[in-house]
Amino acid sequence: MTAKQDIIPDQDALKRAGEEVRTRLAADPGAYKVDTDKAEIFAFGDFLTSAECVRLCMMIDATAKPSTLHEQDYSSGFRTSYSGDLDPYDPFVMGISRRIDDLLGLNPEWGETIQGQRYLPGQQFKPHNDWFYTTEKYWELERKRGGQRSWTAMAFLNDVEEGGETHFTNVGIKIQPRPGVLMVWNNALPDGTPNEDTIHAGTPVVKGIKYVITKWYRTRKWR
Ligand SMILES: O=C(O)CCC(=O)C(=O)O
Ligand SMILES: [Fe+2]
Repeated sequence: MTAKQDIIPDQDALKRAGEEVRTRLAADPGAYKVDTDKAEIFAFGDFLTSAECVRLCMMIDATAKPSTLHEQDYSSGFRTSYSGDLDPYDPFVMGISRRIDDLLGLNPEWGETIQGQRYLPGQQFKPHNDWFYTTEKYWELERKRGGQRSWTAMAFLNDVEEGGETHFTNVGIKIQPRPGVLMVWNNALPDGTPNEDTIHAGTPVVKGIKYVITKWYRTRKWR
């Protein structure tokens, strides 16, 4: 061996999760694949009914607090939305969560608690990757509670009058919020290394309010 091989934490598990979901979605006629070679991004129309969307928005209103991040706090302006975990023992939330597990075919134990998020005009989530930087201090904790993130599932719950798109800045696509649409993407490349091109933002809401739910999957049992 000429060069020292870097160890990529959870690489094998990321590779396997990529393969499993890729195969499953290829056989799903409801999966629309975004046309790019840079990342595996899929959309599903009408994943949630309008009644489910309304109910989830109400739950978010009841639980949302200023969002936190590992690296920056709310006051830094990086993630200015309000967010909060939905009650994982609520039967309605459990049903939605299980549907996302089934759609992807991932082990339910790897899924984090669904998080709800609300953006008012001017609020945003600046460009970021959902996968963890394993050289950062927070990795010590994340490594022990499930490891690296594999897939992200995010559903839009309402129409936004202006702004609030999900912008994959390297891929060069902006997805406009539409109620009930579920977006799904692989945070890793097929070889199991984190994909830099999954960098994305929630662009500032200009007019209206934006509500989303997000579920992130780890490579091992979460918590
Ligand atoms: O709100 C969005 O469009 C993006 C949200 C997001 O990136 C996240 O929750 O990780
Ligand atoms: Fe994200």
